[in-house]
Amino acid sequence: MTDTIRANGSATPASTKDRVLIFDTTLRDGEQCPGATMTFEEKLEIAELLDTMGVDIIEAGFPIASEGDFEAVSEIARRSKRSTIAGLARAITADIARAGEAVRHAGRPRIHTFVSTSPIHLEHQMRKTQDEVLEIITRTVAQARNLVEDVEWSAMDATRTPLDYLCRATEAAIRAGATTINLPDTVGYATPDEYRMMFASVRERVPNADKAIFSAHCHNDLGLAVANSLAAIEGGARQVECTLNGIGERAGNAALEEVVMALRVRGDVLPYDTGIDATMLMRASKTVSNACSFPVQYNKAIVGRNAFAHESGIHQDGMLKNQSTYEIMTPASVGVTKTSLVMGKHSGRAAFRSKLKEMGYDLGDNQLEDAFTRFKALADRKKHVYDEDIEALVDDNIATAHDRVKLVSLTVIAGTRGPQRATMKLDVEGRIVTEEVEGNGPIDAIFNAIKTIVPHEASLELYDVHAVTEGTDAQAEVTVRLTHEGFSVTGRGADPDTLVSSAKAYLVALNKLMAKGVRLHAQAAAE
Ligand SMILES: CC(=O)SCCNC(=O)CCNC(=O)[C@H](O)C(C)(C)COP(=O)(O)OP(=O)(O)OC[C@H]1O[C@@H](n2cnc3c(N)ncnc32)[C@H](O)[C@@H]1OP(=O)(O)O
Ligand SMILES: CC(C)C(=O)C(=O)O
Ligand SMILES: [Mg+2]
Repeated sequence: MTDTIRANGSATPASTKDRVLIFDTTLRDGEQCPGATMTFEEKLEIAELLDTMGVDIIEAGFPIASEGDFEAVSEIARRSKRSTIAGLARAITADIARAGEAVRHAGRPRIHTFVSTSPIHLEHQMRKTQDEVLEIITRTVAQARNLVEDVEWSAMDATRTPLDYLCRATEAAIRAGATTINLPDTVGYATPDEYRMMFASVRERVPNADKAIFSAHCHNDLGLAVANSLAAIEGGARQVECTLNGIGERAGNAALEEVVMALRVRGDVLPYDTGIDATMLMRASKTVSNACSFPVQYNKAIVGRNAFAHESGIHQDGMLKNQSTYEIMTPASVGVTKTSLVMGKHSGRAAFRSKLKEMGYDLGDNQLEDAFTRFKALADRKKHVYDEDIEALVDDNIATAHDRVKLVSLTVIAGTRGPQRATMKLDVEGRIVTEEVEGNGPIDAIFNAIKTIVPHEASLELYDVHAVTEGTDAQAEVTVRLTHEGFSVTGRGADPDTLVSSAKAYLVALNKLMAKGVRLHAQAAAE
């Protein structure tokens, strides 16, 4: 692996892009966030995805933590194809031995051992002196290096550690055999400039710094995890530790998808490559979200459901003219099917017109203006305006107001002596057309008459009658649904005569189909 990677990139941008290794810790630090525990099978599924999408190092777990973690790390190690598999270990002999045992079946095994270096941690958690910790680093890194070639050492709470001591600890770890040095912002305290400077200074001051790859591991307590990771790269880090959806201890870790896409989209100022197949990001995000039952926030960068959705009219207008007006990457580049223009109170005419077209409506300017006014009034009252709302709004208020085919008169001969016969007179775009047609029952005769006058291939999907008032003179309401060319429309007609209601309902549906641009031609000659 290392022959294709420049282990120690310089802080100044190179002419060709340097490679930044992606170290995914979704299964370790990610799982540390409360409630995110994943099952053995879920971990295997996620690890396989990470391996396929080109993650360089998968931190599969903390083997000493539990039997389950040990089993998961071992199985992931056995199944790994391309990725290096790391197991975490404290600076404790038993932890390192257990991690070594878990990763040993991997094609590329790594032991990741860590110890605190900051005064706060040394005093209150480790209860050790700086010299004692230096001795621990030397001993435990050497132990790990005896088990595997690839050893990562982390200075826990590096960003609250005095630079002098951080340099001494780093030098000791490299001398003992560490091949990767991770300087984590364990508590999410650093600012980008500080973090960049810390890497640049340590790499400059530690005499054997060129023997290791430097790594960033950032937490999001101040919302700076991704910014800090990018700053670390500018300071010379060539490995970034991150998680899918940014899950992790407390406010989480740097989000893998954000780091990867920042490097890809802003390659002009951050000339670094990763080996990640970004088109798998959305799928990976969903898999992790499902596994740990953590919803992805709607406005999450890259993988949130609004990341490629536009609601405001000015943006939608720009997007319809050219996607680059309001999108800096294509949805396809991260595995999202398409941009969505969401119709709401902030939408304008351009998006409304485009939405109607997409729904199959072909309205004139006045009709469109009419519908747009009604749409705005609806959107003011309703949080979500669905396609069905727009359809109803257009169907009920526009299509029917501009009927191209109107009922003039209808006479039906029915009774026990068939066949039943309907004599229908229609106004077809100003021409009066009459036909007398038979049918298998009066309704069939009526619908056949309409089909004879206005030939079409729409099929009848639903015919439903119910009384809307009581008594023998009850108003009958008929519902007819027609489908044609993938469009489905519903027409309603009410009249004390059920047969007339049926004719009206059918004609309402037929007019709606025509308003959607379906071509229907009146055949018979005008009277
Ligand atoms: C910044 C990070 O993300 S670090 C990783 C954090 N992740 C986890 O802790 C998840 C898994 N952890 C666990 O399952 C458990 O904490 C275990 C199995 C590791 C340890 O369990 P226990 O033996 O019961 O110890 P407990 O968790 O109560 O305390 C941690 C001990 O480790 C010590 N410790 C913490 N970090 C280190 C380290 N890097 N090296 C050596 N010792 C350490 C603490 O000082 C404490 O020791 P003490 O009991 O002598 O005071
Ligand atoms: C174990 C280390 C790398 C860690 O997760 C941290 O410091 O945040
Ligand atoms: Mg961490």
